[in-house]
Amino acid sequence: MSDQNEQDAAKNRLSLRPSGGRLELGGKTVDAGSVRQSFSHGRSKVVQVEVRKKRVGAPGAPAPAGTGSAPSGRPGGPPRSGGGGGGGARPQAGRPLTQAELATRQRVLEENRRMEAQREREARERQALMVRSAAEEAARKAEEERRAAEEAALRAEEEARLKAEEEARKAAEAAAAAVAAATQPTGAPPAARRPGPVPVSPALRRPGAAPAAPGAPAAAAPGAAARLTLKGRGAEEEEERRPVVRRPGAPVIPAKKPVLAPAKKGPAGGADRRGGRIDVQAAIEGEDDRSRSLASVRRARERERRQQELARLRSGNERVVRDVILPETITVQELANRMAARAGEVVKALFKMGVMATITQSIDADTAELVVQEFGHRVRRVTDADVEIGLEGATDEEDDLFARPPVVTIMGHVDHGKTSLLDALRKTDVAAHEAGGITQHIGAYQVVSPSGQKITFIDTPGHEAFTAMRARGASVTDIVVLVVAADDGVMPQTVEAIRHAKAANVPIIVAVNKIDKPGVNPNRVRQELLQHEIVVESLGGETQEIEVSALKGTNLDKLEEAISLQAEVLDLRANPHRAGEGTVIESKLDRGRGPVATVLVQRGTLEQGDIVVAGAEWGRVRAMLDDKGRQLKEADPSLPVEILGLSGVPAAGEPFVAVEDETRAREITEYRQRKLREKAAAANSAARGTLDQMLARIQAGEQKEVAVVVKADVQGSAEALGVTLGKLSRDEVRVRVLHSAVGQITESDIQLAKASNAVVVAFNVRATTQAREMANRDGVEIRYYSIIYEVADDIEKLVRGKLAPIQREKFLGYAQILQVFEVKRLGNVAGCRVTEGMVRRGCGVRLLRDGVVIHQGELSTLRRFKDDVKEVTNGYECGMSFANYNDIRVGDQIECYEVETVAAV
Ligand SMILES: Nc1nc2c(ncn2[C@@H]2O[C@H](COP(=O)(O)OP(=O)(O)OP(=O)(O)O)[C@@H](O)[C@H]2O)c(=O)[nH]1
Repeated sequence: MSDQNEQDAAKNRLSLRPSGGRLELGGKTVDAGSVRQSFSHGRSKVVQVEVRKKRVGAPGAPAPAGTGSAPSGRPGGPPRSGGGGGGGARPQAGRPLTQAELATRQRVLEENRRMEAQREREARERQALMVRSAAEEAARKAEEERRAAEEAALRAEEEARLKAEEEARKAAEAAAAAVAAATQPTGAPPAARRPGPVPVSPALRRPGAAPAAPGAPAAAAPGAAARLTLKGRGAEEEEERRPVVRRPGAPVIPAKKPVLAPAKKGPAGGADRRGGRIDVQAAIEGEDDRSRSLASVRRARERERRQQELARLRSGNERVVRDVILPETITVQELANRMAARAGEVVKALFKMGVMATITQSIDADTAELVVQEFGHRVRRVTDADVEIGLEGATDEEDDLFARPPVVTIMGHVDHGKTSLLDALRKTDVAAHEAGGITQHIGAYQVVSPSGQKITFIDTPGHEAFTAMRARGASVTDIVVLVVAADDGVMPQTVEAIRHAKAANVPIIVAVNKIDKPGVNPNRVRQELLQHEIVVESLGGETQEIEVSALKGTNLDKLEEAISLQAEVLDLRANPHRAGEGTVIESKLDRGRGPVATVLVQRGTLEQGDIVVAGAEWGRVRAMLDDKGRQLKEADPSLPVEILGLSGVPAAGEPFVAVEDETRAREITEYRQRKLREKAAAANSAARGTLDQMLARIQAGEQKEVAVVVKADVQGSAEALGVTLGKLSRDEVRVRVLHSAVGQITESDIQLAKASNAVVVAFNVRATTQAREMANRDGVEIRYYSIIYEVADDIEKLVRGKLAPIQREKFLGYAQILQVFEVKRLGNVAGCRVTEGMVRRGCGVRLLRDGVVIHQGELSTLRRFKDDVKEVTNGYECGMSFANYNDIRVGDQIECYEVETVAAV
């Protein structure tokens, strides 16, 4: 538009100048400028002001806008274009405007009017916008203030509620009492009238809480109270009202005669509100307030909770550093639990470390440790073995120790009279019932000597197969009675017994037995013992020796005296006032009674009902029996007892201990069983090696084995069989006991034997019907025994039968190389003469040069006159070539031999 004006002005100027040459504005105007006008409704405009010398514009005129004769537009019109540059040309006075000029002028004026109108409209809109935004800003501020107030109030309320909960409960009780008293016509309860903030009783806040008496304003109509907002109340008052509001469902009790009066500000306001003083307007407004505050309260609560959570998480000080116990393996879920973290976070952490693991997957302790450190916790590594920590109990104080009977083990060579001696000592006869006439398992008994001295005897069998058990017997015993038959003297097992006793640092008492036999010489025994560093008292040594006769019962009292004396010297003491513990002497699976273990209490007192852990088994002691079959309620130190109630058959020699509860017992036995399984698996895999290795060994005939599954009546026998069979192993053939256990032969035993091509050794046990049928079907051999050396003999035969045959070399003859021919197809061929014996095709050959073997191999061809022959005898000539060997020379000698296999003896 301004361009248009300028153009018009320029046109005028150009049109005027040629006509008159008079510059009207340029000549008359002495001053010019612009003035901004402001109007009351916010509109403003800028006008051009021209001051002329000769004509003075009417005072107050908006602006001189031209001459009276010339239509210069309405006052206050837009400045002319180019006015700042010395004014524009005006049409000459007196000359009527042309039609074109008029039209232009009209158009310009129209334009100006339109623009003016638009500017005015814009200004109005701007003004309105400003007004509106100011209002909005004010509203927003108000809202923020309100929210801040609400939050502050909420916080205050929460704190107050937590702190005053106890107090409030008491106050509620008091209020209830007061309300009960205030149900008179006057009605207003003291609690409602009491000035100052009254803690809101939880009973009143809690939905469904028992309402106070009708008319009690404190409890009066929470719903109604919610709707009746006191006008002009502050944030605090509103807060007090809010808890009531947000607990819908509380019993609504209409207030009696609510007083419609404006509420007072101040602390009493809350009390007044509860008192039921409300006004109608507030009640009406309260509708909106209630619904709004419900939502806002919730929002505020949520916001606050989030902020607190964020603050807790962000602040390093409040971070909880935990001690995370890490076992050898742990599942991801369990690890997360121990760190109180989300399992997903743990999975994520593992993922970052390059470990893909699901929640249920187990990770090793090293990986888990990295995760724990990542989460900023402390690691405490534990091993499975830690479950046994503290099992052994505290060391006894000197004052707690009391004298205990000695535990004696009778040792000696086979048939020197151990059992007979024990029998004589305890006036019983076990030997008669023993299969094969030897003791098959350890028994333990306690006898009371004529002098009243208690002595516990452990009967260790004499056969060498029981060496292992004897060694164990020595470790639990205090004194060893070494039985040496006067007629037989010191025998190998006597020497072995001495070694075991010495190794266990247990004193020996020598019982020279069978002195009743005619012509025996006990002194010979004494002399023989000297060779084994046993110097008896009669020869000036320290070892007591008693000449006894188990058969006749001679000097048994002296033997007991000697034992008592030795016990005194040893000063044997134990603390009976603690949980019982000791060692399993023997165990078996009894058909009627289940697992039965003979245990020797070594410390403390074992009581019936105790929960015991024995080796890898545990159980509650259901019953306790002594060696005479009598039921006992408790067993003191050094007393051997049979215990019933174990979950399984513990291994002989395992320690047992009474523990505090089942959980502990389970924990320990689970760990021990796991260890046993691992050990067995390791032993198996070690024995097997890799499949390739095993195959290679078998193919090379390096190793063969006799696999055996042992089932025995008692643990001791099973163990003894293991030892016996182990000794039968030879370099080339090994005896491998795949499984050794107590009890009947079951199908699983047969399966095991079948899988390993093993033989089942049944010692005093029988197979179940199913197992027997299965064995017949699958061709598994079950061998039944009741005497241990029969087992040994049989297995030894089996071992011999499987021994690799011996390769024996048989000399055939010698041949002398007379000539060497080079044959294309065969390589070098030796023309020889047989000088000794014979040469046979396919036999083994050795090439001897100057009496030294330079090659050993096989003969590939044997010919006579181009014909292949089977053999060539002494004196004849023949052609011979070696397999894969060509370095033969004239003068070399060929030794021929054959390898024959003979059965091992
Ligand atoms: N004359 C005589 N014979 C005895 C005496 N003591 C044992 N015997 C006999 O010796 C044999 C072996 O006695 P056992 O008590 O079975 O010997 P053991 O040492 O227990 O034998 P194992 O259990 O096989 O180790 C039996 O025939 C007894 O009768 C004794 O004092 N005098």
